[in-house]
Amino acid sequence: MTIITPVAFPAARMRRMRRDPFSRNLMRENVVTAHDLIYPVFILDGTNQRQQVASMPGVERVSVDLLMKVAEECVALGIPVLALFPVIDQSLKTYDGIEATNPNGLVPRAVRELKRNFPELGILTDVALDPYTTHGQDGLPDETTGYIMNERTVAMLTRQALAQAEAGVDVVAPSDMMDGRIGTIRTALEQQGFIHTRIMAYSAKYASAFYGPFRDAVGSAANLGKADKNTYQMDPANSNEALREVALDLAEGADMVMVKPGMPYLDVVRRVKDEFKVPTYAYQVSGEYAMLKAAAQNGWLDHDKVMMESMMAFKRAGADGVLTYFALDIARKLKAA
Ligand SMILES: NCC(=O)CCC(=O)O
Ligand SMILES: [Mg+2]
Repeated sequence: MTIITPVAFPAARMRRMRRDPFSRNLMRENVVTAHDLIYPVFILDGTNQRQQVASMPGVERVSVDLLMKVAEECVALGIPVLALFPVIDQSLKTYDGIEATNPNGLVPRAVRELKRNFPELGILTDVALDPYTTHGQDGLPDETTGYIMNERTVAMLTRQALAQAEAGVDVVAPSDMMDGRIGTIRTALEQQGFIHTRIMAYSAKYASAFYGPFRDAVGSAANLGKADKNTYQMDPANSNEALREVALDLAEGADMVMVKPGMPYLDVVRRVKDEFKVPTYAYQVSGEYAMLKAAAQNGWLDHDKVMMESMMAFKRAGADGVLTYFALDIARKLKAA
């Protein structure tokens, strides 16, 4: 029997550096810190309200007073940004989602309260109509064809973004995938003097089934029914198209770009980072969270290990930060280590 010896061996023994903790620490290429985390929180009207989200174990919807406790912990743990997602009462939902533009609506009120109590904590708000519409779409459907009308939706989103900016939000994050919305919102912000408001564009947002639990959490699942968002969100088959989307959003004035979902789309994160070298984020969405949680609850996966490994995967793919429902758990674990 002949043993075939590769030429580089034994000069290159890859296991030498893996042998001891010191050399593994020395060669580690990526690191996860609390500063990489953006924590999405579901907010409700009322006081002292707290509801579990059935399909997202460990995630709650909280009223604005209880949100302050969440914010306090984010500050203590070094999480730089909190992202707000409103649960809007059915009675306030309409065909056009006009409540999204209410300067005294749930989101602007939460922003004001947060900035008053925690001025150093970054606050990000979603710009999209789905929590506010009776049909659960992110924009305004044409009454006869159902097609989401681009320009009319962008006009509404711009009013929504301005209401959020007026409330003092640090980052607006349009998640609607309409064409031209970044440019329109940027122009409006500049004209109104909001020159510091950052835009994180959901640039490559795919029409994904991984958003299922989120739609339960904000209560848009029943409104949406069997309809889909395929005429505006991206086809999971594509990644060149994601690069065009990112290029357009940057040209229109985005400060940061995002890929969503996260783990199944890390190839897109890597391509975006390599191509543009701009602040690049990924959203580990509700379905990704639910999968890991469910498997951990069944004893099939080690919760903390898969949570940390998934974060490392985002960093390795080139993400500068991650929106994740695990943010508090990760930051607590990092602090305890
Ligand atoms: N615009 C925000 C989302 O759609 C979040 C989706 C998710 O977490 O599944
Ligand atoms: Mg676009």
